[in-house]
Amino acid sequence: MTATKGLEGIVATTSSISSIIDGVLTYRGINIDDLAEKASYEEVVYLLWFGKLPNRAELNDLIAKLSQNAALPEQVLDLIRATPKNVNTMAALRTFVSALALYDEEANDMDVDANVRKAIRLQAQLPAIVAAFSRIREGKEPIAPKEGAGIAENFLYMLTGQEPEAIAVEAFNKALVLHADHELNASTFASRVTVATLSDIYSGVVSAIGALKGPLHGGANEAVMAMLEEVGSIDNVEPYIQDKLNNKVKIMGFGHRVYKNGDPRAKHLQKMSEQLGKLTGNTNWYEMSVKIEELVTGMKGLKPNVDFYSASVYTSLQIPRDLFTPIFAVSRVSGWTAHILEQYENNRLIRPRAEYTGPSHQAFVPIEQR
Ligand SMILES: CC(=O)SCCNC(=O)CCNC(=O)[C@H](O)C(C)(C)COP(=O)(O)OP(=O)(O)OC[C@H]1O[C@@H](n2cnc3c(N)ncnc32)[C@H](O)[C@@H]1OP(=O)(O)O
Ligand SMILES: O=C([O-])CC(=O)C(=O)O
Repeated sequence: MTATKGLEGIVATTSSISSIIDGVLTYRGINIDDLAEKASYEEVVYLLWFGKLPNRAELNDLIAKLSQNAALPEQVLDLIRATPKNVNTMAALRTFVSALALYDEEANDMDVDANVRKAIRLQAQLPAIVAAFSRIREGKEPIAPKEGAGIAENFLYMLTGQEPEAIAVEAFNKALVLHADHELNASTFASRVTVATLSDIYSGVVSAIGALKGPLHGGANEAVMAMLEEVGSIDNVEPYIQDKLNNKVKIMGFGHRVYKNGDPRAKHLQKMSEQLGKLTGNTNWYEMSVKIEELVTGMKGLKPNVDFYSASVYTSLQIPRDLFTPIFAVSRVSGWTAHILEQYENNRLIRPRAEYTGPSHQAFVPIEQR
């Protein structure tokens, strides 16, 4: 038995949700480029869960259900209020989502329809949790979602209390579409491993949030913004990047386990970063990002991934840096729940083997002799 480090190249399951073939990403066979330009996030959620694009009635029904299910249990709001203000936001999200299960009577019901209802509640409540936590830690009251509004509009509204501009809703919707699913990434795999024991959907999503938190995965978007802030100005980009690469420090937002010739989502986020920068009159983050890309690609051949330009996009939308990874979860929860439903449909326990590298034939030494 020989282990493959990081399971690189190992095909661990079949799935009909999203594919990465020759560097092209599709959701249910539809190119991400088309979805990014043409789809609402709710259409994508429907596509991921039910395998086809919704007709108008189906879409309206999903939008209505999402806004009807967005209210948080009072006990979860109390927990958010009792949470220290300066905690890690992904640790907070992980805890609040876990708490949701305690107030959901169907939490441990394994019926297919019950699981779809829980997927809807999770998708509806995650944006409400992130917005409520952000407001409560600033000493403000949480804002109830607007009935009938889509998730992009509602999230920005619940976060700020202001009607968001159309361009902000459009950009945020596109970011949600681009982050919704990504084959067997680490957090999705974590969710599938968890529910393959026939554990519940909340446990699967909590596992996934824990995996997304790390800077080698979803946490990279916050790390990118921290880097841009540390670099500070375009003149400092070159010495900063040279120094990091000379010292073998990874540049966040670059490289990918699967894409070696570039992440197809990055160009959409780059374009948005440029447009929003121009619109807000601050193109500094975008220009610094472009210069970093030139250097890292030139020196290491590494291309930006989905996390690189999303950092400057969210900053232009005036979203606080430590909400970037929770926002990733707000979108990826659609993919996680689609994969969880798919796992239940054709389940087998996921239990690989380990190549043992420890000592053998060791004698047991009594405690007095150690
Ligand atoms: C949504 C997402 O999860 S997208 C990914 C988000 N993560 C990041 O942006 C973090 C930075 N990137 C990385 O750490 C990696 O590229 C990962 C985690 C994305 C992929 O990791 P792996 O497939 O295991 O690649 P691995 O880390 O082995 O890298 C291969 C080589 O490229 C180098 N490399 C990879 N990424 C980077 C980077 N961002 N900066 C500098 N060098 C890098 C590695 O040091 C390694 O070099 P070596 O062969 O000389 O040791
Ligand atoms: O697929 C991966 O390894 C990481 C990624 O890009 C994602 O989850 O969107």
